[in-house]
Amino acid sequence: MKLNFFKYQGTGNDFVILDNRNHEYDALTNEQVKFLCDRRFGIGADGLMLLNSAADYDFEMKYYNSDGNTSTMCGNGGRCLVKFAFHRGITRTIYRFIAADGSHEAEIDMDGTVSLKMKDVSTIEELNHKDFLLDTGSPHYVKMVSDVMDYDVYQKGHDIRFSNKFAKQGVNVNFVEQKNDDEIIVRTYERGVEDETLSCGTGVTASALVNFHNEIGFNEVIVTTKGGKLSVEYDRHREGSYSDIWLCGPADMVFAGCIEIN
Ligand SMILES: N[C@H](CCC[C@H](N)C(=O)O)C(=O)O
Repeated sequence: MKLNFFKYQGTGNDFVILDNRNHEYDALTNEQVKFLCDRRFGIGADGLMLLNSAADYDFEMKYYNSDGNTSTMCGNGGRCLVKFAFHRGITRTIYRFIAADGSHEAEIDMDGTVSLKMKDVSTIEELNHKDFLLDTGSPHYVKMVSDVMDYDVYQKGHDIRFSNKFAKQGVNVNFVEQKNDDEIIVRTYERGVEDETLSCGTGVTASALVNFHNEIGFNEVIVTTKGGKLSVEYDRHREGSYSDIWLCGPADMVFAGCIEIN
C-alpha cells in the first residue's frame, strides 16, 4: 500500500496524518498504524489520524495511539488536524468536526495558533487533596507534585496506569506543579503511547481544570509543557461543572512524504 503522509506536531505531541476523504486508507490495519508510528522502523509519531469525510461536518477525526489501537479524543491531534484541513484547502472561520467524544469547534488565529473547543466536563473526582480523576475527551489522572521537572514521570506514570484500578481501560497520568495562581507546569504519561509525551492536549486541559485557584466564571490558565506553552480558557460553574473549554496553542506541519508499506 502506498501512502502520502503528512507529519504535524502541536507543542511536541506529534502525529502522522492521512487525508482519507476518498476512503483510500479505509483498509489500514492496526499493525500498519503501529509500524507507521514506530520511531525506528517507521515514520515515528505519538499517534496517527485520518481526515475523513463526514455528513454535516467539515470532516471526521479518527485517532489512533502509537500502539496501533484507535482511542478517544486527542486535543493536540485535533488542533493539528484543523491546521491540516486548512492546508488541504478547507478554509472556515469556525471549523466544525466530529471526533470520538462528539462534535468540536475550532478556530485558526491570525498568528497561526489553533484554538479547539473541548467537551464540557461535569465532574472532577477528588481522590485526595493531590489526586484527581476527570474525562476531557480522554480519561485523565491528575497528580499535584513539586519539582515536576525532576519527577520520574515514566515509572510513576506507568505504575498508576497499570495499577488494578486502571489496568484494563487505561488512563493518562498527568503530573502538575503549580507555578502561581494561573500558571502550571504539566508532564504526562500517555495511555497507548505508554511513555511520556512532550505534551498532551486533553491532559493539559484536565490539569488546568484541576488548577486550585480557579474562580467561578471565566478562567485562563497558562500551561508549560516540555514541548511548549498552551493556554486553557474555561467557565467554572457554581455546582462544579466546566463549559466553554478552549485549548489554545501552536500546531505546525513538519514534513510530508510518501511510503510503501506491506
Ligand atoms: N493517549 C490518549 C489519546 C491522545 C491524547 C493526547 N495526545 C492529547 O493531545 O489529548 C488516550 O489514549 O487517552
